[in-house]
Amino acid sequence: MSGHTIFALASGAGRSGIAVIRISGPLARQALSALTRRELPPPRQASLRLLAMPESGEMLDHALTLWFPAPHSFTGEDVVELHLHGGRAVIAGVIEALSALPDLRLAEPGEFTRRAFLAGKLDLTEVEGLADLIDAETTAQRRQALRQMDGALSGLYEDWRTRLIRCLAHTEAAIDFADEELPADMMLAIQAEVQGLRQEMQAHLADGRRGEMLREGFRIAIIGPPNAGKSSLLNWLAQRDAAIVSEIAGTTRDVIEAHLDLGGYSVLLADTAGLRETVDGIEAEGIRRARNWAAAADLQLLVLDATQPEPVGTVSDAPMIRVLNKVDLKIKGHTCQSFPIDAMSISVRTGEGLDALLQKLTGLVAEKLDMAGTPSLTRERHRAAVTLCVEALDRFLKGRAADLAAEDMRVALRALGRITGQADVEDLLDVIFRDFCLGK
Ligand SMILES: Nc1nc2c(ncn2[C@@H]2O[C@H](COP(=O)(O)OP(=O)(O)OP(=O)(O)O)[C@@H](O)[C@H]2O)c(=O)[nH]1
Ligand SMILES: [K+]
Ligand SMILES: [Mg+2]
Repeated sequence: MSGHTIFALASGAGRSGIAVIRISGPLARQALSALTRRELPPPRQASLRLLAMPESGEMLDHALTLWFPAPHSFTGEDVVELHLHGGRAVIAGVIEALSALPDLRLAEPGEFTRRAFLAGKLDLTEVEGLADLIDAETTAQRRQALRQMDGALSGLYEDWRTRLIRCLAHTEAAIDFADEELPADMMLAIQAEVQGLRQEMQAHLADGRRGEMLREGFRIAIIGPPNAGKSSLLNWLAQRDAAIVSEIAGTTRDVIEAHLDLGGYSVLLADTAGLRETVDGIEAEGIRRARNWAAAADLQLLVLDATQPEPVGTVSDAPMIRVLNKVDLKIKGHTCQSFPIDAMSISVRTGEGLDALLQKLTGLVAEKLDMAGTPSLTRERHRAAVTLCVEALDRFLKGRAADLAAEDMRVALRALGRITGQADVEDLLDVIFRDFCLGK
């Protein structure tokens, strides 16, 4: 299929207990024989073999070898896995031995997965799920990636595609056999089916970017007046000294980002410059950056100083949690009218209220990113394609002439097909012939 036999280190770089080298392609079996100077091990059974340089016989390692004959392998081709002792010289020696074999070459990035896709082992959303799984840093990211890799999104899009193909087949029939008798209520039935599909797609799109936020990280902006303790709070949440804290108002200028794992969800937290009127050009630039970051955030964490009532204008419509910091300094019984009543009282200095705040943040993120129910789209690419599809269905539903309507449907199908990476002509023909026995 792809001609060349490729190989690469499949495990991480550097020394490790075990390293795995994967070989895929028509010459994989010869490569294994050349390195072991023995017959092939039984398929899919771990077999201990001495590996040596094919030319010189120089010993390389005692390795566990695995042999996956096509098509029952990750790529669909003949695949060999060599589980080596993960020393640098061992890995280098085996790579050198493989490079010396004729018609074998190092794989390009992603080439094994690309071959798996071309062999139909994975569709595009499953490929993306696999990439996300490798990148997953939190429990929720891992769950979502596994779900997508196992075909949850493919299943959803494939179901829509099958239903659309059926609608298109019926619409095509209306064109092809315009002079023959078609069931009178057929177009009405198609319209109803398309209407239903459109609603499902709309619901899929209106998920509050759940899947994307989960994958990319939920963005929380810490904002507030100067010296309220924003940087102190970031450092506490990030559990490290990420931002400079000082008693001088206007300390923070650049946006300082920190990654958090809140209840298994990935969060990107940002500390920002205190918001105030200023003539200092650098501070003003910091405030501009603070507003920009906060405007794109999924949640704003407004920090106010309990001893210094200072109202701050809103930055965006994103939900907001308000906290009153430095309650350790507040005079007992003294309340201030200008403070929001729903604010949580905290003191980064004494630790008061911080656990409650953390719980509240975790709960809010979990609520926004909850994965129950139908699978969420996880990429802008999916969102753009489903949107295109819905727009085409909207045109279809305007009740245009049958040939225009069929074209709308084809545009909708192509948009969906692009998500999973499928061509749709063959199965379209199949359905036309299966669903219609009009005697032709
Ligand atoms: N008493 C008391 N002091 C605090 C508390 N939190 C922070 N501080 C102090 O308040 C001062 C300002 O803290 P920062 O964290 O730098 O405040 P900021 O909001 O980041 O300030 P800018 O970056 O300048 O806008 C520092 O001296 C902190 O030590 C608190 O809970 N209680
Ligand atoms: K400060
Ligand atoms: Mg600061």
